[in-house]
Amino acid sequence: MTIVRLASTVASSFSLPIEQTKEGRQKPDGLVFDASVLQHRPDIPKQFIWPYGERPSPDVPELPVPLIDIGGFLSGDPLASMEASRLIGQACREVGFFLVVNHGIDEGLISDAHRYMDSFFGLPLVEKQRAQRKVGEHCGYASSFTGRFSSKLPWKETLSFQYSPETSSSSSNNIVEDYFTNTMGQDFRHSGRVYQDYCEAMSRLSLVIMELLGMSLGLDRERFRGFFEDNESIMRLNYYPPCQRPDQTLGTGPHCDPTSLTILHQDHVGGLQVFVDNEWRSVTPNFSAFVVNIGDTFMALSNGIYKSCLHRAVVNSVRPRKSLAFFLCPKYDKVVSAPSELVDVHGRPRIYPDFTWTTFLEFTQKHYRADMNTLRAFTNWLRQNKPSELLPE
Ligand SMILES: C=C1C[C@]23C[C@H]1CC[C@H]2[C@]1(C)CCC[C@@](C)(C(=O)O)[C@H]1[C@@H]3C(=O)O
Ligand SMILES: O=C(O)CCC(=O)C(=O)O
Ligand SMILES: [Fe+2]
Repeated sequence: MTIVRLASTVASSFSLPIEQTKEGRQKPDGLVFDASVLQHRPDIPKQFIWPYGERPSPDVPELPVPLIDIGGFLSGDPLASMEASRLIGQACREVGFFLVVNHGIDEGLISDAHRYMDSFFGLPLVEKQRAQRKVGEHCGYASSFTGRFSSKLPWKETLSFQYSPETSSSSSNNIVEDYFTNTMGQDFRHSGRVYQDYCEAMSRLSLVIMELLGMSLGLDRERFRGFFEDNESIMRLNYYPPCQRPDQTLGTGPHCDPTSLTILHQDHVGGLQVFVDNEWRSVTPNFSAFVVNIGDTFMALSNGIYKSCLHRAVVNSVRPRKSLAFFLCPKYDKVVSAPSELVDVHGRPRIYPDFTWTTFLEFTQKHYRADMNTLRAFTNWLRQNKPSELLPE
């Protein structure tokens, strides 16, 4: 990615101190990185170089991620359902990550979703910028997050958009298809349809997983499913261009997802790493499996019984890598509060204050770069900035 100044940015912008917002975040200065050009340079811009202690190690051992076959549960087999619920509970207590197979999602749809990523991210930068993410918003196209952070920039481009299931049986919504045609034009109607179908499949799968998670915590299978039935989720396409210094940068920095549940599909290239037992472990690609992990919001919903898990993505110098991440999120104004059955059992008090996803998402987009402490930082921020939202502890 070379540094291409937009016409509106004066040449001196580099020499000026990067203006910071009161939260210490870089104000957008019009800098844009273009992946299609930088790869011909021998080095990478300093903003992408991560501190020595945070750089990827050359070869990390593979993580034997628990593999959950949900075929029996989907066909209503009671014994298979109990086994799937037990295995998911064990995985969430031990790692916070698991693989789901026999999920029933058409492999052709998954392949189309990958293929249309190649089409979109292969466009000239100026075309992709028609979907440019606006400051403070989480949807749109972002190239290396230059407008958000001033250092430790992730080596990736992303396209993120909203998804919510149709509101009633009479009306089917085309929220994703409309996003693509409104943002990129009629030529993108078919790819918008593919991502609309993909998000609908992801939403259905996430509700199935929510049933299993509820059962694994001794709750009725409808408890969490009902909470997320009218989800307002985020679909994110991650595109990691090849990097000539893959040892100096990261595709996505270490973090726990602030969302509730992530259903990720990575391509054949590999690069997802999970921090388990104090070391980074790689998650080997498996095209017929989805990688599922608990996020911070579900950690709060489970009253900390299940933990959101630290993970990151590394890049390579040979080929691009792609991943599709569906982030399940509750309807914005719903209050996230652990069910009473999970409070004060085994001496476990209510750990987190009640909050809404609207407020937590705003925190990650405007005030804090999500990392491994996002939920704790958010709780502190709530106390200082939104005391009225805090119910008495
Ligand atoms: C709510 C979200 C914020 C991020 C996208 C979703 C869930 C994961 C978050 C993120 C990927 C965690 C690492 C840092 C981040 C800035 C990124 O690298 O993209 C995060 C996303 C974001 O804030 O855009
Ligand atoms: O690309 C990957 O494998 C991980 C991406 C990720 O963790 C995220 O987008 O939250
Ligand atoms: Fe993540």
